[in-house]
Amino acid sequence: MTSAPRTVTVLGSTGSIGCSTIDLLLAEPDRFQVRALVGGRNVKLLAEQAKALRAELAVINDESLAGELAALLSGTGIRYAAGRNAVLEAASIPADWTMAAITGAAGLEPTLASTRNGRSIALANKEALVCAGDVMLRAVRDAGATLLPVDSEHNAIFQSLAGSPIKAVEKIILTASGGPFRCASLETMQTATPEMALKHPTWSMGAKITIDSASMANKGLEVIEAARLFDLAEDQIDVLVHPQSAVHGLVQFRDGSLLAQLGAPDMRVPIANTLAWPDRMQTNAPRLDLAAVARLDFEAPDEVRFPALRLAREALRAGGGAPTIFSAANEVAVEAFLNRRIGFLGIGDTIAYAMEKLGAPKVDDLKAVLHWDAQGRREAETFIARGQRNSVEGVGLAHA
Ligand SMILES: NC(=O)C1=CN([C@@H]2O[C@H](COP(=O)(O)OP(=O)(O)OC[C@H]3O[C@@H](n4cnc5c(N)ncnc54)[C@H](OP(=O)(O)O)[C@@H]3O)[C@@H](O)[C@H]2O)C=CC1
Ligand SMILES: CC(=O)[C@@H](O)[C@H](O)COP(=O)(O)O
Ligand SMILES: [Mn+2]
Repeated sequence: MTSAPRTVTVLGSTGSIGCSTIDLLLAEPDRFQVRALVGGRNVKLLAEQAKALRAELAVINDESLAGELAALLSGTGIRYAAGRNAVLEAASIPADWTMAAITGAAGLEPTLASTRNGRSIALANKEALVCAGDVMLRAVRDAGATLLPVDSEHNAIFQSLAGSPIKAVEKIILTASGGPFRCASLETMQTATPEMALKHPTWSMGAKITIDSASMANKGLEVIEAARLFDLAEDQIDVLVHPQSAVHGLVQFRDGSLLAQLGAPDMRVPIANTLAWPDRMQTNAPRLDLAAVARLDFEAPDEVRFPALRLAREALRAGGGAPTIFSAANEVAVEAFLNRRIGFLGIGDTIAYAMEKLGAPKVDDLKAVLHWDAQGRREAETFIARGQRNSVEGVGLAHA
């Protein structure tokens, strides 16, 4: 007897994570029924994906592309819609498994809408959990949803935990590639261009996370993400630079055992883990050839050249809205760097300025999250517009 296909929705289907997810779905078309695909602006790719997977609904966030989407899907029987409300409606249609892969805080409300259905949420959009930690975790609990970590390091921890209680864990270790500036001098980083920063040594990803990797703000976001996902204190989360990106995460148990997950740097592996969970599925991802890798190096991160990592730890310790402000200011700074309005080191300076200005306000609900996200963006924009330089020294934060 064949079982009914699992229903799935992909938020951010046209992005890097979205395309890896579509690849897995296309490989087993009878196993999955696509409820909705959501894209931002890439209407041609969205329509192609919807046709290839015979999706029930395709939604584009940019309302001005409604006519183009209609033309591309005409005669296919696939329903379509455009605009932010349509994105939120698509996200709220019940699906057994939803991939949350819209970049940045823009993904928060769609992810929350899916969470309210009480099914499985495969979380790639780390910024949502960083900016709205308690609010998201409460939504997951209230709805009885299951949060499955997609981020490679967190998926590695999830797999290495293998159901062990968190009280058995002494600490976890998130690995970091070190990015393109792992060995660069501060002088080189000062004048680094977007082209240089977009050359990730091991992973192929969207622009925002690639810049985050270069500044190690990505690892900072991931420390906060890990604290939320696994209910760990800041000092239980270590970061080790591991340039081979073969070991993705490790769990140090109280009995002295150290368990790790390894794999080729291909996001289809962690995505497949969440898609088939608690089962396993076949993927076409390359297999890790340990003989070819030959050696595994690990080193401590340099928080002077990469202040964003230190700032993220400060934000996590401060609590309240500090992580919201960290992530919002970082988003603005990354955009400004990509548009050549600030230099590479301006990213850390912008985050430090916004955090210093706004501290760690109380954040109890979604309204407060959105308020402090907007405030963080406003302070970051003010700092950038003034062309100010800040110090890379620690910022003092009041606790919430
Ligand atoms: N790429 C990776 O390997 C990893 C990514 N992540 C996380 O996953 C998330 C996605 O990353 P990645 O796939 O690299 O990013 P991309 O930039 O490649 O993709 C982002 C996706 O979100 C869509 N999008 C952007 N804004 C909106 C919006 N307002 N409404 C609806 N859709 C929108 C984009 O649409 P369009 O392109 O059509 O405009 C695209 O489909 C990020 O949070 C990232 O940190 C985590 C671990 C690894
Ligand atoms: C694939 C993934 O999970 C990314 O978050 C990756 O970790 C980025 O590389 P860095 O380790 O350089 O940040
Ligand atoms: Mn990661």
